[in-house]
Amino acid sequence: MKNLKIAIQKSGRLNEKSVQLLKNCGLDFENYKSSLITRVNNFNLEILFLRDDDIPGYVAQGIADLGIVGENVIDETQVEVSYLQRLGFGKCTLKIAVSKDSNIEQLSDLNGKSIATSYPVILQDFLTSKGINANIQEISGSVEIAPGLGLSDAICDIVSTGGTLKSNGLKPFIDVKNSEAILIGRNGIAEDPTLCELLQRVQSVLRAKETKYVVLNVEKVNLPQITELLHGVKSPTVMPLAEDGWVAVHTVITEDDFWDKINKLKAAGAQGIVVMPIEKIIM
Ligand SMILES: Nc1ncnc2c1ncn2[C@@H]1O[C@H](COP(=O)(O)OP(=O)(O)OP(=O)(O)O)[C@@H](O)[C@H]1O
Ligand SMILES: O=P(O)(O)OC[C@H]1O[C@H](OP(=O)(O)OP(=O)(O)O)[C@H](O)[C@@H]1O
Ligand SMILES: [Mg+2]
Repeated sequence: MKNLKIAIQKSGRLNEKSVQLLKNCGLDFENYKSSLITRVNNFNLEILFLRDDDIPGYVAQGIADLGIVGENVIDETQVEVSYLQRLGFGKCTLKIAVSKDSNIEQLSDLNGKSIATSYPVILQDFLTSKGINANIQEISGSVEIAPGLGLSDAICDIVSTGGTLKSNGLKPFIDVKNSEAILIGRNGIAEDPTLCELLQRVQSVLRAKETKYVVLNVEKVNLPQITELLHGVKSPTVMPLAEDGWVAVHTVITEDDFWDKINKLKAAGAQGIVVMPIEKIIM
């Protein structure tokens, strides 16, 4: 069978998590050192290590079958690719930001102003949709420096913690687009059996990340309340403890209602609660 090719970022914000995701899927390969292409030893897959900006284009042209890249880069490149799976990492927001003492206070104040960005396509779409006529200054990086140097009145760049904005005397003004890493595929890849196998592995890893394995002890008399609280789960496993009248309950809960559930379980008499990470969940 022919190997599929997946393009991931060579180095940068998405590299480590992309590599980790593929490794968690049970794939055995060497991370990027100097060779820009590597074979996975135990799966029909080759990994290409690329600049992230080039990944959507490689996939759209079918040179790579798959890619892992930020949604912001996909939108900016404006090529046709299929979204196969949102990956939950590389989360950030493309924002317009202004100097902390700027008098730009509402969207219409951007009319006639200049905005520095590495995302001219996304920014122009946004401004057009809001009926704003601003002058876009395209620069390739260190965008946050522009207003301080007098190059622009505002910037549009990626924000995560907001630390870079703050240390450059800027404040967020408006959100343009949320983004996260996405597994993308070329046209016609969706039915490929190797992709289906890989996607199943990826989804089992993502599902497991969202959930915790919980074991707790409870007196048998309190068991109905505990199982009621765990109603989202198909059927918790209940096992007798050596001590008479006590049982251990094993179950899986999502990260989202983790703390909420834990406190209610404690209030219902649960003791010795142990919470463990899960590696994979196969449905
Ligand atoms: N501060 C951040 N927090 C979270 N995700 C981010 C952050 N900055 C960028 N990202 C996401 O990670 C992607 C890669 O960011 P990075 O800064 O490594 O890009 P780059 O410098 O263009 O890399 P390359 O050398 O591959 O072109 C971005 O396109 C975005 O989706
Ligand atoms: O809100 P924060 O958490 O401070 O993150 C935002 C910064 O992160 C990204 O740059 P990065 O550090 O990846 O460097 P780069 O400009 O070389 O891509 C982005 O371009 C911002 O500058
Ligand atoms: Mg890049």
